[in-house]
Amino acid sequence: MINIVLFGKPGAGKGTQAEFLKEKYNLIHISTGDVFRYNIKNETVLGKEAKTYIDRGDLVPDSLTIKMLQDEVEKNPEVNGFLFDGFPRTIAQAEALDAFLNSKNWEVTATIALEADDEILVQRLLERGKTSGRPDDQDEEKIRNRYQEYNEKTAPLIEYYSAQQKFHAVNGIGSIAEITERLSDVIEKL
Ligand SMILES: Nc1ncnc2c1ncn2[C@@H]1O[C@H](COP(=O)(O)OP(=O)(O)O)[C@@H](O)[C@H]1O
Repeated sequence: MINIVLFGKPGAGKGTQAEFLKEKYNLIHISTGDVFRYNIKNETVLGKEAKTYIDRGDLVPDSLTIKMLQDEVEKNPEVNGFLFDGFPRTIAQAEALDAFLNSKNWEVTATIALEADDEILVQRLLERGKTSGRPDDQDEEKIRNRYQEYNEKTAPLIEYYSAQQKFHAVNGIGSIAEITERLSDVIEKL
């Protein structure tokens, strides 16, 4: 069992890299952002509740997000491991993830961060917003709000996982293939 948390600011390339890593290491990819967007599109109860937060660029409340994540894990009982993308994003979520995985005798194997400069990322998101149809990518105010949420609520996880000797960072600037290589180097040494 290998459980990887893919970590990084909005636009850092987590989703892009997850597509390659899940194939390469036979992992189940769980993107909380994708699950929320799927629920919004299908107008589920969860989707309606999450939409108000996501459209503003705020994080969705922990209780809702943690429950959803657990449901996604439970859908996949027989697996080689998980690739968590966009979760955890708060200390409370990280603690809930540890407790939940421990209850199954599993654990987070490593957290790997894709690092990139804020200004490059804001430009990437605005570019993505032209084609993605995501309202949270189309407005610079909302994008800046997502970075503020990241700095306040998500950045403390670096310390959280470093204290457990589980935090690794790779340079997130380069070609997609180069970055997959960097991530693979970390995974293969685990
Ligand atoms: N773990 C989470 N906790 C709270 N909200 C989340 C979480 N994951 C995703 N969201 C919500 O979904 C939005 C989009 O998520 P995602 O596609 O992962 O974004 P990004 O491209 O910003 O990394 C976030 O801005 C947030 O509102």
